[in-house]
Amino acid sequence: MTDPISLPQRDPDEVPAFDHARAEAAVRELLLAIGEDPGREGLHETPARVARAWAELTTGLRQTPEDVLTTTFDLGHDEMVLVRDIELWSMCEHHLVPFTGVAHVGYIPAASGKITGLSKLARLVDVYAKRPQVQERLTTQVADALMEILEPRGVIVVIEAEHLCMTMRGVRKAGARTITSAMRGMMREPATRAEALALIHQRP
Ligand SMILES: Nc1nc2c(ncn2[C@@H]2O[C@H](COP(=O)(O)OP(=O)(O)OP(=O)(O)O)[C@@H](O)[C@H]2O)c(=O)[nH]1
Ligand SMILES: [Zn+2]
Repeated sequence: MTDPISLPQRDPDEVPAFDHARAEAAVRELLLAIGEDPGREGLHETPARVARAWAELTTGLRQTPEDVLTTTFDLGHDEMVLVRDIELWSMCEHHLVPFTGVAHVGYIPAASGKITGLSKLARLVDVYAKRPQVQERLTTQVADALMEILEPRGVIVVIEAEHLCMTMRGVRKAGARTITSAMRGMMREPATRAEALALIHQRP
């Protein structure tokens, strides 16, 4: 069985276009399954609305990291760059309900100083968040994409999130936060890792 964490990224060219008609039919079926009447006022437009919402929530399936890490500059800055508290909304692939929190993404540019726009780090998080996910894979994929495309000397990705499948159902433990991290290259060295973690946890 393929390890679900290191699932290879699906080539977006092989992901079929979002099928609105199919999604609408599925939502209609779900409404019937729960004993609702999809024809009643109030639910009449719901299958179409839900299909549109799912199209938006899964845009990442049809994107590659290269689509967003387009802008790179050579600023000659070769020290740590870290964007913390990037808002995150993803969807747990086990229950198809959201998990939400923040991502902290940092890297140490290559000696050449190849860096990317700050917003691109947040866009990269969304490429992997806007699809059915598990938090561990999301964390790993963001780190590996940065390493591959920017070829930096190190990368750190820390994600802190609350899973609604643990809050609104099941074990019902509101407030429990899951923290995952991925360090690559120089970020695995104790001093560099400690500096990055201090920056992530530093609060005014
Ligand atoms: N490791 C990991 N587990 C997750 C993530 N999102 C949800 N899960 C877990 O996936 C597991 C699925 O367990 P199952 O026993 O198959 O499903 P379930 O009966 O609905 O489990 P409960 O949530 O415990 O009621 C649960 O323990 C979830 O908490 C994630 O991002 N990472
Ligand atoms: Zn879940």
